[in-house]
Amino acid sequence: MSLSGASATTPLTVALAGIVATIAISSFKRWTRTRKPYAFIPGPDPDSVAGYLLDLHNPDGLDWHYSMPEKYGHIARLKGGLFMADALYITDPAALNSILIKQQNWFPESTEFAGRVSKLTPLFYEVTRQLQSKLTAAVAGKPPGQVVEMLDYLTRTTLEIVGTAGIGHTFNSFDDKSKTFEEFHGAITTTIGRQAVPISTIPRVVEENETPCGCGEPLHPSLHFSGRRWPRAAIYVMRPVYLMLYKARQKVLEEGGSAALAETPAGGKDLMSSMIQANWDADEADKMPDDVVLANMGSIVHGGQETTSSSLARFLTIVAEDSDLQQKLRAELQEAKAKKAPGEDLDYVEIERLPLLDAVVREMLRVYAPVTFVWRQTTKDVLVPLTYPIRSATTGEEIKELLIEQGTAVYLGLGAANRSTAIWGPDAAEFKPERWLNRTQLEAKLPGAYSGMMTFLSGAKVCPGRIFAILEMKLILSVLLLAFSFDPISEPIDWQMGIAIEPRVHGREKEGIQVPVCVTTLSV
Ligand code: HEM
Repeated sequence: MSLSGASATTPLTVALAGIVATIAISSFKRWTRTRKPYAFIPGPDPDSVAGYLLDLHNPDGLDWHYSMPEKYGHIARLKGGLFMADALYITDPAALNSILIKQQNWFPESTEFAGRVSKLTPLFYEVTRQLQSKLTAAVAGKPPGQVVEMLDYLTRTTLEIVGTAGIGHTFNSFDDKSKTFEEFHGAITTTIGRQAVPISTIPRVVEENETPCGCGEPLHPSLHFSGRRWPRAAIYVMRPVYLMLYKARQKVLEEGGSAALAETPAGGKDLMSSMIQANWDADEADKMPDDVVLANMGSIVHGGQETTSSSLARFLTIVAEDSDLQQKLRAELQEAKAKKAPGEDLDYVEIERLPLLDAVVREMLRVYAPVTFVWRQTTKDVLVPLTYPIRSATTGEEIKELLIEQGTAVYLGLGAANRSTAIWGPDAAEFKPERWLNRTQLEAKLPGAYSGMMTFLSGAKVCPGRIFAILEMKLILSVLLLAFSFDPISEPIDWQMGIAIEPRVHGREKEGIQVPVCVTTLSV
């Protein structure tokens, strides 16, 4: 029955199937056209059907990022795979300027704080002296060139600095048994370590979820962000600390007014106390809501810790490899110190004005930007101009303006833009501090807030901690270079992409992130 029925309806079935197929093909074509609006833009073929995401976040993918402008131009199409829309990878100066500055309202993100960085110099020194004595003790009585895992020391230093000078809180980071350091650092790294989440989204997640500290509703049982489950420990550990600090500052202000902040840890000079004080003094209409202040605390700690320790570790490997550069930097510092009274530290302006140290830090931040890329999503169709026109892969036409459609994910390649040969010249990927010593030759093409590089971004979302970070790094490096000399270990260090780029010893990757360096104390 079914066989004869089937055979009787065959022509009809075939006709119907033909109609359905035609409709399906034409809808599929329309769907692909609308879903793939950037098909004319050259870009890499993804390694998997999942599309570009695995390549974009691949820890071993630094070269994938850095080679993007050279291989595909300054706007590249990122193919979305089976179920995902295409995205764009952008390193074009005019497009970056448009996205980050001119039309930033349509590429949202935000939270901000203002710093009074020069006043923080004594706090930076206080913490850095602790680092110096710990390191001195670690190599004391041992032969010169003692191998020391420096990343751990630098991590402790940067967390302690961002704690004291950023939010007025000590993690007792130099105490090897400090539970608060272990817990908090663990929480930071589990939150951002491998999860490739934009830095500034974390505090919002922290903020949106209460903790069982007696100050709000219990933590949401299934905390998700971007399809990932957030480690609950991170939220449990961080949130109570921020809330406790905030409430303590408010209590001080309520009981003793602004002047009483001087009695709080860090003498009330930390960025957060300044912000809470400014908020306290502001007219009611201008006050920041509590949750914004709290979110800013999270941003400061997250934004300021791994980025800075990763950069400092990079610096040490550079000077360890290049003894000539190391000696020149030391000589510059010794000359500046010789002008000071014995035991007196270089101040903010003096540290800022050391030309070679400045050039090395700038070049390091350009070539080895700790944040490889940031992510944005358009909230409406936006037309962006291009410095380097795209040659359409389909028509060969030259495209000088690109329509980025609403909802498109755009990835701004900070590290790649910093190494584009079109922008920086044929030696763009080389570490050459001298390019900053003769600054008149450098014409800023990128809209980056710091020396025309994208390392700290620009526009409303520029890193508010950049001056803090640069002073912090220069100060730590100046103290270290005057007290110790550094030599490389025999194995090379490999760098992989995390939220900040992460070092591992070649062949010893299983030991985890580390930067062992041979350290010798210098006789003063
Ligand atoms: C070498 C060191 C640093 C680098 C390369 C760096 C880079 C960046 C970048 C690229 C962003 C933008 C992220 C995005 O929009 O998704 C950012 C945001 C931020 N950074 Fe930094 N940063 C550094 C150090 C610091 C320090 C020391 C602090 C604090 C004292 C800090 C505080 C922040 C904050 C609060 C944000 C979030 C701003 C917002 O959400 O609007 N950063 N940083």
